[in-house]
Amino acid sequence: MSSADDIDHSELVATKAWDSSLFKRLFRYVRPHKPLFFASFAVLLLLFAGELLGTRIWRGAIDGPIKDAAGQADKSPYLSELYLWVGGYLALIVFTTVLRYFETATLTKTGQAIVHDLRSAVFRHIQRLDLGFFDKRPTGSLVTRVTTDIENLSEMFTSGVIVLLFDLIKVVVVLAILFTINVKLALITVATTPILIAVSLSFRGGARRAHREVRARLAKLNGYLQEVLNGIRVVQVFRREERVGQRFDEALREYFIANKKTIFLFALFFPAMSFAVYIIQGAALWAGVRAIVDVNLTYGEFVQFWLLLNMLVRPIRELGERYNILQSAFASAERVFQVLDTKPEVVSPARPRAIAAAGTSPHVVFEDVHFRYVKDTPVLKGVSFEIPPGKTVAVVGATGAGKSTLVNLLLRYYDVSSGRILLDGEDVREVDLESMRSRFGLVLQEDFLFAGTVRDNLVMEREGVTEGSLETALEAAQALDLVERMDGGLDAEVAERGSTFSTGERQLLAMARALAANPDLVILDEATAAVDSATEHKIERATARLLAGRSALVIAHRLSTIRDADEILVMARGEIRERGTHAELLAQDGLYAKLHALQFTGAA
Ligand SMILES: Nc1ncnc2c1ncn2[C@@H]1O[C@H](COP(=O)(O)OP(=O)(O)OP(=O)(O)O)[C@@H](O)[C@H]1O
Repeated sequence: MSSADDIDHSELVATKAWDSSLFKRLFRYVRPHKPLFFASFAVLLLLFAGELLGTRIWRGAIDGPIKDAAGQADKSPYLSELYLWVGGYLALIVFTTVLRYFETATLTKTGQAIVHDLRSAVFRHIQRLDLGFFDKRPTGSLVTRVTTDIENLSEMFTSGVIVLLFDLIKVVVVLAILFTINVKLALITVATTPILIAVSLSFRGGARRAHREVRARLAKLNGYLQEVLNGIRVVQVFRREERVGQRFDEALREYFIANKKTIFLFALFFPAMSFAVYIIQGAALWAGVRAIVDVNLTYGEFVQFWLLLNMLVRPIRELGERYNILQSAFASAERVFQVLDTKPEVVSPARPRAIAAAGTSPHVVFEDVHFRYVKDTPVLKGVSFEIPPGKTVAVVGATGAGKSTLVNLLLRYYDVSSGRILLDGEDVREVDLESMRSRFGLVLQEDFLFAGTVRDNLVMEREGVTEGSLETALEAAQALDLVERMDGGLDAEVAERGSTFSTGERQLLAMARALAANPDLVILDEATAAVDSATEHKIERATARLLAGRSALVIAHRLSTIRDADEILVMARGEIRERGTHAELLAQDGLYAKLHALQFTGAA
């Protein structure tokens, strides 16, 4: 987020006015809620019928009594007729008021039910996408897709499609009735409505552009906010608050300016709209009064005409707005489907090859592995090594050498660009992803703890993790006293991202989490953070228990782990430069000896 104009242009998807393939696809989400969808339609239909009936009652209530009273000395017959009309009108009002409740309730419910399904589908899909996808997408933009974009779609179903369709029906029916009342009056009215249609539709284009810009600026604002909140420690320690605040203000200002454009448009639009409506009403008044004087129209007919006219004007007035809702919903639908259409590249094969059942330490082989995250930037350049069953291979090397990448590939977060990784002789791309990963125990430097209880974080809903295995794991990971010290023990609440634990504690808990499922292969990225010597000893003992008898790939930073490893790989710039045991490598007096001297002589 640096320059003022670096908005994500994938946010600015332009769409057609009406995209039937998109609509068909959206309609698939309506299908399970069809009864609700049609109920909304039925309610709207009833309301419309009620409104029409209302105008007819007004006409009858005026013309009937006037006719009855004409030339009569006794006024009582016209009075009783008036009571009848007004009574009927009151009943109608009660009926439509109740319907109005159902109108909002069913329409909103329909929209929300559809949105619920769609949101759940999108979230499930995003979770299954591979890391390559997330590398390319800012989290903020994904959050916007799951929240705002899908909310827009809900509006499409509630105030968009159903209402628009209904408005069309309304216009046709009302126009037809207007012609039955008085053709001349109806013709004059119809002649003046194009002004209103023109104003309504001209607003459409400007509003759409302004609206799209508001959304893009909002996505940028969200992205920046998310980034800052995630990196709040860095912000604070580097005293970046002022600068970050300024950048946020900049993004906020852009958002404000974009919003101002829409405000300006609306400010202009509404008076223009009223002007067009007054013209129509004025024309109707002029022609109507003349028709009454010419005895071509009764007072009651004129009032009914007037009421119907307002019923006609409303949908036309809202035409532009409805059109915009549809447009913005289509744009949102496109963005949402973009995500849904992204297929995960790292998937299980259709016919996975069988691997040994859980309970045996696997044999891992990296065979001339090449890898790049982005085109033309090789990160691994022909890496070959093996982890025999039950053995520990430690990887050391300068930062950026490609150590974590080895882990990413073994876990199949990404697939190799060329070469192979074999698990018990089978290419990892040929075996079932889930059953393979379920045999792995992973401990990361800054392992992720979710909000919830300590127990939830350790069990992670894995089958086979029992109270008993949890206790053993905690003990082996030297984390038992840590948990016992906590208020509530295993049921203590973990703050979001486990931010209340120290790095050492988090690593011990992560080890317990890995141990609890008794993994066959351990992948350990040792924490580099300096810890006090008591914790250091705990971590050493926990590491020893974690690795004992298991195949293991360790990105090693601790001398104890490195010394005990069966083989050490020294990596530099994506290649293995040296390999051997601790003693062998020291004797070589090469890169490892230098690294060792630099890192450990003081500590050893
Ligand atoms: N998701 C990614 N997209 C693009 N490049 C990446 C990605 N992850 C890592 N890299 C690049 O790949 C190279 C190797 O990174 P890797 O994380 O494997 O190094 P490392 O040896 O584990 O370093 P460290 O000890 O600092 O963790 C680095 O140059 C890094 O910039």
